[in-house]
Amino acid sequence: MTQDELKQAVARAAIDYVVDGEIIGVGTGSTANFFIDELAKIKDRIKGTVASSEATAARLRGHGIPVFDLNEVTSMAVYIDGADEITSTGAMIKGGGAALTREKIVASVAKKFVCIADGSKLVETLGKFPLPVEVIPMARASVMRQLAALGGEPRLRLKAGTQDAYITDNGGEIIDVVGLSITDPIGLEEKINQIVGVIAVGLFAKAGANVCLLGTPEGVKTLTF
Ligand SMILES: O=C(CO)[C@H](O)[C@H](O)COP(=O)(O)O
Repeated sequence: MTQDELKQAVARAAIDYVVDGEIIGVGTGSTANFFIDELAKIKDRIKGTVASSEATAARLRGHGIPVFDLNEVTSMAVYIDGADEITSTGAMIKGGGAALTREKIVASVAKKFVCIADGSKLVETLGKFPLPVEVIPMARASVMRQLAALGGEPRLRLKAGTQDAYITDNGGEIIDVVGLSITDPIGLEEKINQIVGVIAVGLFAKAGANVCLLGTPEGVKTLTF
């Protein structure tokens, strides 16, 4: 099976976690896109969605699925999203698609986080995938120095094919920290959150996934945390 077929399989399996008549939080990325396409088939069963990025909102609207502003929503049954890495305890690195801040915000409102990922994303220790940190642009250099002091090699994410900084939906910039071996994900998440100028870190450890649907050649495995 290809990686895309594994992503498609978990996206399909995630439909079982959609709660009828409720608002569903929707993540960002290629796996989330497969989920959106599946959600479109049952869109009449849900009240609507909250999107974790402008790209996701556009895809949802393209399918005729209602998208609510998070400020209009008081309860969300579930948040469904991919991950760049996930451990056997449900801690994740997210933000490869630069949507980490809104993903964290939307996930924080949902009752349950369902992670959908192909099997390559399951790791013993987080950190092989560069850890994304969203920052206020004027704090970039100062935050980079403090991230370097934590042991990684911070690199400013650039807009593809340019020397310009990548700018997020929030007007922030992304620093990718390479070369970390994250043995204490909750501790590192807390430390990075305390750096002035950081908007959010793509470590989802203190509040990780509740369920992971993992795509493997033997079928979709369900991990619960
Ligand atoms: O965190 C994310 C976007 O900010 C994505 O969930 C993560 O990058 C995984 O992406 P994909 O499903 O394309 O492998």
